[in-house]
Amino acid sequence: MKAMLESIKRFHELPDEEKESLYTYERSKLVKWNSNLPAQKGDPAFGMDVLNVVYTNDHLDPNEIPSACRKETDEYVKYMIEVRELMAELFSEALGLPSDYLSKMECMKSQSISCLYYPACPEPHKTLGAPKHSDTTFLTLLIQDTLGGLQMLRDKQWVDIPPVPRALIANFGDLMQILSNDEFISVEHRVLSQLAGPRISVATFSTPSTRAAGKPFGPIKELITNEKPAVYRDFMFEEYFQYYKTKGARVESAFEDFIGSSCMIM
Ligand SMILES: O=C(O)CCC(=O)C(=O)O
Ligand SMILES: [Fe+2]
Repeated sequence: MKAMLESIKRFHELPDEEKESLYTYERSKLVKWNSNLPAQKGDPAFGMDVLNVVYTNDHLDPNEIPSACRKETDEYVKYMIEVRELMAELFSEALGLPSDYLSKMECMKSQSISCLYYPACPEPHKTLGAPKHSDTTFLTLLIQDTLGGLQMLRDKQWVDIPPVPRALIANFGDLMQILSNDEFISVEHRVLSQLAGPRISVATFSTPSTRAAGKPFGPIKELITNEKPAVYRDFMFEEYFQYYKTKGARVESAFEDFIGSSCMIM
């Protein structure tokens, strides 16, 4: 974990000329470097640079990754995949399903790794490192350096999530809430700006395999009963991701647009 955080700092602190070939906002690019700029006029700007590395179906040619963090990222993702598989078993069992249910669904079989660099902020009270949001994916596995700043919303109160050496933070995302028909709830969180910096964190978002993405998605049928009908309608992942793309940074949650039962209960 330490080596990963150090290599991400090393990458972000390279001169811009050495990173500019990766500079793009194109969604189809598997490896890209950019800043959290306002998506639309009127959106607030938040203070971080991002290196995003996508392992589609858990696979990426390592040569695509910048050499400053290639070895560390490629090793790190292997651990993340192991942890994800373990969690998939535990979540399946917690939902009363066979332990290989979520793994077989392949809903977490691609990894999008956001390697974040929050520079020191001279006026931290005027902005946020990352605004209040919930993650759009199934599962987020996060590591952060020693500076802190991450907060979770619990009972309408912001609670600090202080750094703990060698600890991973695991969050449910919105798609897990939908899949579990509200048995698991995705957590709202934010990152405060700080005078001290830079702050480094790495968020690994688990998203569907290409095979899973080709099928309609909604609450797991085994979890739908007369007592607990489907809270959400079925949809294609692409519809969901397009929704976020068109709304830009102003969307805090997409749940409302995906509420509504489309399942018949016999
Ligand atoms: O930097 C962090 O600690 C959190 C980042 C985050 O919430 C995100 O990238 O979705
Ligand atoms: Fe997040």
